[in-house]
Amino acid sequence: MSTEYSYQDVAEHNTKKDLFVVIHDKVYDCSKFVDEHPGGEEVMLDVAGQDATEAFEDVGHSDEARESLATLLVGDLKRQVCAPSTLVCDNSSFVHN
Ligand code: HEM
Repeated sequence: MSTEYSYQDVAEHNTKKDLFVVIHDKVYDCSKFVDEHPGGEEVMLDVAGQDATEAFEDVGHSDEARESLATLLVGDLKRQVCAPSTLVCDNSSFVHN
């Protein structure tokens, strides 16, 4: 079974040396990749510890980029189901009933 991370777990890895991102509900450890990123480290630091799906897809990354992404996979995002009435609900982990 693969490791599951909550969005809060991922959020703790938000520095250059310890950098996790979420892309399409998968968790990636990009700590070692930041320096190699052809798009620069700045954009990676912007999404450190966050959901980077939109940023990643907006750029239109190549298949090669998706392959390097696959090598950085560390686990799945554990989605939290919130009741519709729940006010304290992180958008990124909201699941519609
Ligand atoms: C997290 C995993 C990521 C991986 C594995 C990755 C990988 C790559 C690779 C291999 C390239 C070279 C071009 C290509 O093959 O498409 C690239 C370019 C680029 N990436 Fe990423 N990327 C990641 C995240 C991001 C994020 C979150 C952004 C945010 C905007 C971003 C922005 C860019 C930009 C702007 C370029 C173009 C650089 C240029 O051609 O001057 N990347 N990336």
